[in-house]
Amino acid sequence: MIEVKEKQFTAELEAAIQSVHTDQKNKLFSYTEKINPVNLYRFLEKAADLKLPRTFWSSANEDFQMAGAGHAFELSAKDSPSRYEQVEQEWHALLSDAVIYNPYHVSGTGVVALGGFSFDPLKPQTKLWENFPCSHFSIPNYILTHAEGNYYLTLNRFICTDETYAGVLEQLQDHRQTLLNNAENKRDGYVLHIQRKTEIDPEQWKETIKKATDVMKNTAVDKIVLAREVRLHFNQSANIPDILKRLVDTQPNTYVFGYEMGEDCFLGATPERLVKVKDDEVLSTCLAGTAPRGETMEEDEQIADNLFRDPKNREEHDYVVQMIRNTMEAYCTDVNVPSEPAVHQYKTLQHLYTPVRAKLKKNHRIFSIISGLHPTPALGGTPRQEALAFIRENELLDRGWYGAPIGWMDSNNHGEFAVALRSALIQKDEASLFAGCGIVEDSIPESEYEETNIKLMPMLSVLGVD
Ligand SMILES: C=C(O[C@@H]1C=C(C(=O)O)C=C[C@H]1O)C(=O)O
Ligand SMILES: [Mg+2]
Repeated sequence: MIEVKEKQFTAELEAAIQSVHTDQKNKLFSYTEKINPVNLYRFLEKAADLKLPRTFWSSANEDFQMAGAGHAFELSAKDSPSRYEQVEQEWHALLSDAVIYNPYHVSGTGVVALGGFSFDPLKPQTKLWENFPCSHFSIPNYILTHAEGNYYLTLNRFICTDETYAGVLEQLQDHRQTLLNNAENKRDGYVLHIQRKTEIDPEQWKETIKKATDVMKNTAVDKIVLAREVRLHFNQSANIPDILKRLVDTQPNTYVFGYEMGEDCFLGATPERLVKVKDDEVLSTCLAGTAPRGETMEEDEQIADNLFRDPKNREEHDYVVQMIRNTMEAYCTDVNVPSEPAVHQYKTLQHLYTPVRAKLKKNHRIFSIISGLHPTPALGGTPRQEALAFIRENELLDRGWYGAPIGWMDSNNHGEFAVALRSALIQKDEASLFAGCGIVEDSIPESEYEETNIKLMPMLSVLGVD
């Protein structure tokens, strides 16, 4: 830190400590500075050296990334029916006492909470997801934000009444120096490859699809999303920053996320935005309906055209559009939804895509919209309760955080959440991958199985399969 900045920092910290002592109340201290460029993945490597849990977010279509280290404060609702409200209340309580120095007005700097939810808190949790509660948010101790070509470092420290200025300062300065060091960590001979790949009961999964289509033929249920799991064993422990970097480098137009809890890390590259809020502007996305990419440009266009016209895929998509439109109308005005989807292309597949724009009504925030939207028929089904009941009873899987909202929000009420798809739960030298499909009455089990294979490809390719 150059000297003027250093003085500013120590003065702000001293004032914060003073305020904690005077009020006899623990408070969050947050300090943001602009810094020279730092490699985000090296920052994450250094965080591991310091034994700080890591968080990561990279936006699909903006020059915006955040890497987090440590949990300065954790928001975690225990009680599932009111988990959104609980997290939001804890968040506002934390902010109301926080001592914040941030002259930049850049989204994703300052007090930022990154985190997510489980897909279905009513489904019993298995050992697989034991480190991930039904909701968890972290205000990282250190956030490296890369926004529009600039780099910022935010230090967040929850200061307790018994702490001294000298003690806090020393720790912050030590960590800062290590995290920003920017030298490459030596990883001699690190080449990850998959030694064993186990698909969890694909035949049974196809049976479940058959059962779902039978239910749809005989009841008012129109769509049920069913997912399956693939378990991998590697030759060695997977390196998290390396996987995140490969996802960012190879999966354009996706949100790349990483969230570490204990020894586990849930990460992925998802094409699906759930909701973005910036001031009163709200964006959501309807994404459902899938086809592979073509080998040539002509073939690619032909496949896109067929996807656009295919009644089965259009049906899958339309349930999502109807539901998102209705939900947005409850929380927003000026809801704008194009009358037809577009086809969006990704590395290994194409999706039907309908963007939704709206204006947020007063007194609503991002969490109210999330609670209304999740799960959309892109991950649950239609009608929601019947589809969820079917999934709960028949799916051979604890989805954990797969298929659920994951994202961030800051103290200016800006934030963005994606749906955690195309993801993996990495557990040292093992991983579970997840992929699902929207099942409608006309679904053919074998074709849906093929569809999950193309959804699994991006993650498999960065984990060591060509
Ligand atoms: C369930 C997943 O994706 C969802 C299902 C889709 C489909 O069936 O066409 C497409 C996008 C998502 O709505 C997944 O990727 O695991
Ligand atoms: Mg589909």
